[in-house]
This record gives sequence, structure tokens and C-alpha cells, in this order.
Amino acid sequence: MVRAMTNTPSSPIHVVGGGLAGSEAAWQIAGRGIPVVLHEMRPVRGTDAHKGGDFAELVCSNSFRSDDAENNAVGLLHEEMRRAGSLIMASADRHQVPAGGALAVDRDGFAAAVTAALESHPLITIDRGEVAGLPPEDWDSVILATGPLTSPALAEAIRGLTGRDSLAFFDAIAPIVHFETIDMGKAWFQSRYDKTGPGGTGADYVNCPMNREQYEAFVDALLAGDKTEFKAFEGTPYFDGCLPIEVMAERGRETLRHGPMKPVGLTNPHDPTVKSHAIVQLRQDNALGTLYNMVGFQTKLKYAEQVRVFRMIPGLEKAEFARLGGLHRNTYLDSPRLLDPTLRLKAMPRLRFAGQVTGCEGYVESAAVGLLAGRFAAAERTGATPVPPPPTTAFGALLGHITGGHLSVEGEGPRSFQPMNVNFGLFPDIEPPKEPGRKLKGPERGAAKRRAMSARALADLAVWLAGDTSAAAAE
Ligand SMILES: Cc1cc2nc3c(=O)[nH]c(=O)nc-3n(C[C@H](O)[C@H](O)[C@H](O)COP(=O)(O)OP(=O)(O)OC[C@H]3O[C@@H](n4cnc5c(N)ncnc54)[C@H](O)[C@@H]3O)c2cc1C
Repeated sequence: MVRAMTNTPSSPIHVVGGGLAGSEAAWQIAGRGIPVVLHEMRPVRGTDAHKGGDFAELVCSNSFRSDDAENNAVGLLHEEMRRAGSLIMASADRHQVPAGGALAVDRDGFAAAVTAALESHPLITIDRGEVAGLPPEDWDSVILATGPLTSPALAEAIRGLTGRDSLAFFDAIAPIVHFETIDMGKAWFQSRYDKTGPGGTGADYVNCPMNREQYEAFVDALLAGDKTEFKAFEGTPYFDGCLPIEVMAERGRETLRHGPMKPVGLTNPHDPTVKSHAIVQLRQDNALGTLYNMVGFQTKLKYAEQVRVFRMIPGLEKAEFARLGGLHRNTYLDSPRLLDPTLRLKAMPRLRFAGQVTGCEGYVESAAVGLLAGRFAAAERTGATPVPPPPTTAFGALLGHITGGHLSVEGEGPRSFQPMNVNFGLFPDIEPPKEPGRKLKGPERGAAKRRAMSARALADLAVWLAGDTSAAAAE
């Protein structure tokens, strides 16, 4: 039998997992004229967090976080992705809902748009089914983008191959409230500092105020509340910036007032002369404006306790919850040791990894790593040598964290390498431009530095994108 020649532009690249990363990877590959088979196990087989069968389903918050490309690293990553022709960003921009300075989306409209784009692309074949072990040997180029909830059979196969344990641990998700059950006689609409941001109005969040007594009673209730215990996983780390609210409360009685319940930049119109001691914010979760999620209120309180404790919040006394908070598993590789600079598994280079399973964190970061993996695989397929983005770009900074930037602690295995959001700490340092007659200090210098890093990133990105010869067939 004559076998089809592999490694030609006409043989498909296989992408496993149609989440944020896999959807973006498939789009980038197909945009370069190369056929893709996208394997997604939903809805045939579900996960602990996904609800439907659409691609790029957002499993928790509907926020892509800050859209400020000048001063914020994730805002910069948004912009880099837009310039690189990202399907995820184009769909998010089309389905955004008001959220102050953040880019938040109508989750159903967003996922439906990604699904429609992928299903209608002539070079993308959709295969609905689980890849329940190592991909067959005749798949010569594979991107594994199966996310933090990678199916156990595939996770087991990867473990066997890498010889190192992928780390599984639990993370907590935030509750969603029906808007009509919020008492707007106590709560009010306002964005912190009245920030309008892209698509916002300056009044995009629902705010629930607390005085000192209410706050103290709430902290007591959180601390005493009945929690779901996962003894086997005690002591395991949570994602940075996604700590359960009761874990924050355990760290100190004031921690919440300086975190998700901080009262700054907001004035209660029902009582404008009195400063709130703490404020709970809820952000619009769907385009209709019927659902609001409790910002930063990830929790492992038991369901009945959540209802009891969260109804102590002024304005939420009669709240009905569309979804309560919960716990989930996270699986990711010890990537700095296992992956090469273009995300290939050193032990089996036909396999590339993308998305959260590589140890980036967040929707946007996962999609960005999918974008890079797709471009690398496409370049390789055309016989070109994939060139990683410069470390001065948000793409490069994130990739650097995954494939080399992290300093591993010997003997600690994957635990030493932690999932990370993109942040300016991952970028090479820069001197902010001098201002004649003035020496910038403190926060002013920090802000000037961030702006300089962002400008450098976009300039260097343009050079990198211009050199991507595999892009010829794109769009
Ligand atoms: C419960 C939960 C809440 C989170 N909350 C947030 C949040 O609020 N904000 C945020 O920015 N990030 C959040 N994250 C982290 C992360 O950003 C998301 O998980 C994101 O979806 C990761 O993108 P991904 O493409 O890597 O994985 P996913 O989007 O999970 O996509 C992986 C896909 O692979 C499929 N799959 C898995 N195994 C197989 C297999 N063997 N064969 C075929 N298909 C398979 C899955 O069905 C899924 O569709 C959360 C993660 C979890 C688990």
C-alpha cells in the first residue's frame, strides 16, 4: 500500500481540544492554507465545567480582563492578538458587553461565533470525539490543547510519555446572580472611578455596600461556613488572583477589603456622605443583562452555605443564583523542562502543546499560546523554521515563561512551575524616556515604564509579523 506522504502542506495538522487555545490554533493553521482536523470530545463526552458543545466555551467569568493596551499586559496581549488575526479576539470584540475598562463578552454569542467560523472554514474538519490515548503515529503534527480538564485517559497517556506527573489541583469559581433579584434600592450601578473603557458607560458594575458591622459579620460567616473539603489536595496551590474568598478571609480580616471588596473609587448614591467600609461588585455576565457574576467571589463553600452567607450582602438578601461557586481540577505540564522553544514535546516532537495545559493561565493567555502553536505548526508544515516572537512582546514574554523563563526548583517537579497570567514582570526591563527637567519617580515612573514596554512590544511585533512567511496564504 502506498501511504500518503506526510509533511506536505496538504496533509492535515491535528488539533486536539476545541477550547480557547485549540480553536485559535486551528484558525491560524487553516488561515495559512493548511488543512486541519479539530478533535473535540464535547458534547459526546463532557468535562466537570463545560456545559455545551460549542467551541471556546468560557467556563467561569465572562471577562477577558483589561483592554488597555498601553498600561496593562493583558490589554497589550489583546492588541497583539488582534494584529495577528486572532479569531478569539475578533469574536470577543463582536460580542462584548459593557464592563468598564475590561473586555467582557456575551458568552453564548461569543462561543457561537467561534463555532460558526470554524465549522464553515473549508480547510477545517471537525471530529467530535475523545482522543483517549496518545495520538496515532501517522498523525505527524499534533497540537494538544486539551486544557486544565484534559480527559483522564489522555492525561494518563501524556504522563506515561513524559515520565513526569502533570499536576492536578483544585481551583474555585464564582457564583452568578439573577439581576432581577438584586435590591437596587440598596445597590447601585457604577464602574470604579467611573471608568468607561471600551464599550462601557462608566456605570457597568452593580455595587453592594457594607458598613463595618456588616463586613465583620460577613467575614465571621465566611470563616465559620461549611466548606467542601478535599483532604487529598490540601496544601495544593490555587491560581494566583483566583483564590477562594474564604481562603482570602483566612489570611486576615482586612484582606477582602483590600481585594475583591475594596471600597475605593465608588460613591453610594443612596447615602453619598457615608463612606462604605467594603463593597461587593457584580459584573454583567450576558448580553441581555439578566445575569451578573460576583467579581472575585470564587468559593469552596458548600452550596447551601453560599446562599446563606451571600444573602448577608446588602442588596443580595433575596438573591437567586443562576450558578453557585465550585471547585475544579487543573492539569498542566512542567513545561520549562518538557517543551522546546516552539512548544514541542522534547521527547516526541510531533506533539506540540497549547493553552492552559502548558502552564499559562487565563482565557486570553490560553488563546494566545494556541495562536503561537498554530503558527509554529503551520510554519513547520511548509518547511520553514518556526521563529518564536521576540521576548519584548507579550507573546514572547508569555512563551518565555512557559518554555524557559521560569527558574525551576530542583526536586520540586511541576509544583515549582506555577500557572501565570501575562504581566509586565515577564518582560525585559526598559528605561522610560526622559522628560526634560524632571526625574520620574514611584508610580509615575512605573506607568512610564509600562507605556514604553507596550510601545516597544508593538514595534517588535510588527517586525515579527512581517517576517512570518507562512502568513502568505492567511486571511
Ligand atoms: C472551572 C474553571 C474556571 C476557570 N475560570 C477562569 C476565569 O474565570 N477566567 C479565566 O481567564 N480563566 C479561567 N480558567 C482557566 C482557563 O483560562 C480556562 O480553563 C481556559 O478555558 C483554558 O483554555 P484551553 O483552551 O487551554 O482549555 P479549554 O478551554 O478547557 O479547552 C480544552 C478543550 O479540550 C477538550 N478535551 C479535553 N480532553 C480531550 C480529549 N482527550 N479529546 C478531545 N477533546 C478533549 C475539552 O472538552 C475542551 O473543550 C478556568 C478554568 C476552569 C477549569
